[in-house]
Amino acid sequence: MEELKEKAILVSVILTNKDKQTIEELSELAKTAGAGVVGMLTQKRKSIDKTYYFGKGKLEELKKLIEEKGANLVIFDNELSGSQLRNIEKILDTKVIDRTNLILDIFAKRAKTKEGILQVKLAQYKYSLARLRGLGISLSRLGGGIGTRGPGETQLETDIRHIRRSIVYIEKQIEQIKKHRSLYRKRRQKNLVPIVAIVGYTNAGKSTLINALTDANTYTEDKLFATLDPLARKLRLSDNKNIILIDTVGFIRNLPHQLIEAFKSTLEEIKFADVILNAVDISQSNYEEKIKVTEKILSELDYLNKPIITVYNKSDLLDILPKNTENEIYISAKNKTNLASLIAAIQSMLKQSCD
Ligand SMILES: Nc1nc2c(ncn2[C@@H]2O[C@H](COP(=O)(O)OP(=O)(O)OP(=O)(O)O)[C@@H](O)[C@H]2O)c(=O)[nH]1
Repeated sequence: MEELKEKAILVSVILTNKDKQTIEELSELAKTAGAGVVGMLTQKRKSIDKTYYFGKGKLEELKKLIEEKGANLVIFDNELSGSQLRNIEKILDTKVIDRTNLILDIFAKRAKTKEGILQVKLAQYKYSLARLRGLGISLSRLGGGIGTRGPGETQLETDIRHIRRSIVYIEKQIEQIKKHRSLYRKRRQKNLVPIVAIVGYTNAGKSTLINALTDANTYTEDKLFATLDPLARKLRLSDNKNIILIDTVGFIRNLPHQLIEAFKSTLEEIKFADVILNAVDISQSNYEEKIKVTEKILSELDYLNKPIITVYNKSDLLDILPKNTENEIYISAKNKTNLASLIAAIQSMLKQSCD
């Protein structure tokens, strides 16, 4: 039976100079999470309202829209504090989440390896902790419960203590996994197999490309974040030499801060790459902006000094195919077009970096 979709209304409070395109991205994210978008509401404001995030009049308008559209979920593009969430929920009488919560949810669904799952759990706990702290001491004291709570401890304090303990436990597990991973990496380096990392904005087609090149069955889907962990695949080149292709998690602008650590850790593998392929969905009008987001993240991680080939993917959707250059290749991963040119470019880059 098909899962019943949640009907979502998206809300974006546009502060001065804020990028207007983010509500479209939020809409993509909501669909990725499995929600149906039934309405959108935006408001321009100079500042954030501490209690309700935006104006109370606008909240009433939102309440009407919810009734009109039969919505049962409201997603805010902006990050809300614990008390703002609670105040808004009270007025709307509908589930309210923010962009961070939405992204965490998508990551939770998509995590595949043990480390990925743990990293997302950790980020979720940190998010909940910040939200609970934000609620402050306003919740009623529940008294001492046997075995679970200390005398006079509030439910809130119990929850916070439980979350803190879980965070420490998960961090220890992640540390163990990292040790294992560095052992694997050392073994790979010993074999001197060149590493090619595929990076790029989410949905650019990285998994499809790695499949097309290696015929591996990496999970692909027309939703954001199909890849949450680096996945390594071997590719034999025409000169019988092997390379290792590494798929990485899709980049996104304004990643919630709770996820930055998780994200960076899954990108650690790029540090050991000999060549980086920056996959770009050329069919999107804002592809140049997405290249900038990718480059910004690579530069923050100090990886921009590595040889990079920009791989313009989905060129089957273009009317005219532009000419390749040494470090710009136009392909269609889906139709397996121009893959030979891409492999030749990788070989030539590897040769240059060895010379
Ligand atoms: N038209 C067209 N669609 C493509 C091409 N390559 C990939 N796609 C589609 O784009 C969507 C995203 O592809 P993925 O390979 O999952 O993208 P990704 O970059 O790995 O995504 P994340 O894991 O979210 O970062 C899928 O629906 C693919 O079928 C292509 O060359 N042409």
